[in-house]
Amino acid sequence: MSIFSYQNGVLHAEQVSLAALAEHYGTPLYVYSRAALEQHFRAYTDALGDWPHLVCYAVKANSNIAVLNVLARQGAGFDIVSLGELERVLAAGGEPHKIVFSGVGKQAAEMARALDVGVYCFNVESEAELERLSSVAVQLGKTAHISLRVNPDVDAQTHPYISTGLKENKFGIDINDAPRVYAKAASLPGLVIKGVDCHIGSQLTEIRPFLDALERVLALVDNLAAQGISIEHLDLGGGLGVQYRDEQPASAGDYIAAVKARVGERRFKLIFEPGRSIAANAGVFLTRVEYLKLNEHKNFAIIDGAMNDLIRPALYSAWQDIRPLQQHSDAPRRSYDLVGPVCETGDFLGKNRELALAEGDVLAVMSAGAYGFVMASNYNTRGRAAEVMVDGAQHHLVRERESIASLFANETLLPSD
Ligand SMILES: Cc1ncc(COP(=O)(O)O)c(C=O)c1O
Ligand SMILES: N[C@@H](CCCC[NH3+])C(=O)O
Repeated sequence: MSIFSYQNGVLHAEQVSLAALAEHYGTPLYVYSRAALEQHFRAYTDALGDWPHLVCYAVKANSNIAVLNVLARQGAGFDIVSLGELERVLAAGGEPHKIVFSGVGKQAAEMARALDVGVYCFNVESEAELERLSSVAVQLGKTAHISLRVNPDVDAQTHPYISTGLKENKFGIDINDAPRVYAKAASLPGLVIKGVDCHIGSQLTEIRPFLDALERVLALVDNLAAQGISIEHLDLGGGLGVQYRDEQPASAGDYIAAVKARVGERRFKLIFEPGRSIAANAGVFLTRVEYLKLNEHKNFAIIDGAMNDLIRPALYSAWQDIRPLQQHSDAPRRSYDLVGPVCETGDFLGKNRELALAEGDVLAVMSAGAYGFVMASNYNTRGRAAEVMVDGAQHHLVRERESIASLFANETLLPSD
């Protein structure tokens, strides 16, 4: 049985009724499935088998510490991009020596803390960052393990906002310039070269762009070997897509088989940084219908969830399936735009959806486990939603709904006149 399915006409997560969760915790609400997170993570590790590897879940996709903890218990490593993510991973029981530190703007204090706890590797994204890391490491009397994130200039064939491996993108170091920057890394104190890193974009449904990038990375590795620089690992980043609608993304198994076949006898340690493919289809977002607003040209269902809770539709025109929690309804079926209470025309979670709705009905926005809550904001002074983790027949509140008082607790009035 799939993780999110109708049982006796009610949508469930594992064995728990989502209608019961909406009643118990209120809406809007994020609900995650432990079994789904574990299944998606194991798709990577099972495919890698005894090949030397590290699967570093990309924390940015969903950083709730309960989610990180579930994955840490499976042996996951973590890909982080900030001090905040580092502290989350540590609080969740993640092991420092399985952390890779990515990101274009690492600050000295972030580097220092990461060196202090002993992260596995820094994915360095510019020459300037390389120099700073070297000096921070020397000051602390530590050694930083590094790989350079190279930009292979391949078209990931995904949405332009989530494409990262083209020359025009801010990420990484031009692969043609990489041999020179590696030579520089080899000459700087406090650094040890461990690998090569690349990440070309997100929500890729084809394997081809990954293999094109791999081809260029392997050519670079040969070039480095000729310079006397040997590397231990290839970090191929994240990016594997998921099914939101009718996409047919490659499976982790097929992707990894293709990578192994290409790397062949060299058996470099393989690092992956999957985010979306682990978390997206492990979560749903529940929202209640407040009002139906029927017009001659357009019907709106005004819901209590909004762009501040789930920004992907507004930001990328992303399509996510929206299902009623109750499979059967006597209400008339109509085409609705599902819009939130935020004062923006772009505040919608779905458009032109055929649904039978009545006030008070609860809907599930599917595939919301990745880049959902983590991108939420307090716009319009709306508290962020609560988060719940389902585990078999159990459910646990893993983040409380934000109270209104907390939203301005850090603000102060001017002194009185
Ligand atoms: C460096 C890096 N690694 C991993 C990821 C995770 O990507 P995804 O969620 O597409 O697997 C991202 C985000 O795209 C990233 O920028
Ligand atoms: N936030 C994006 C993905 C960004 C990937 C981060 N490197 C999304 O929802 O699709």
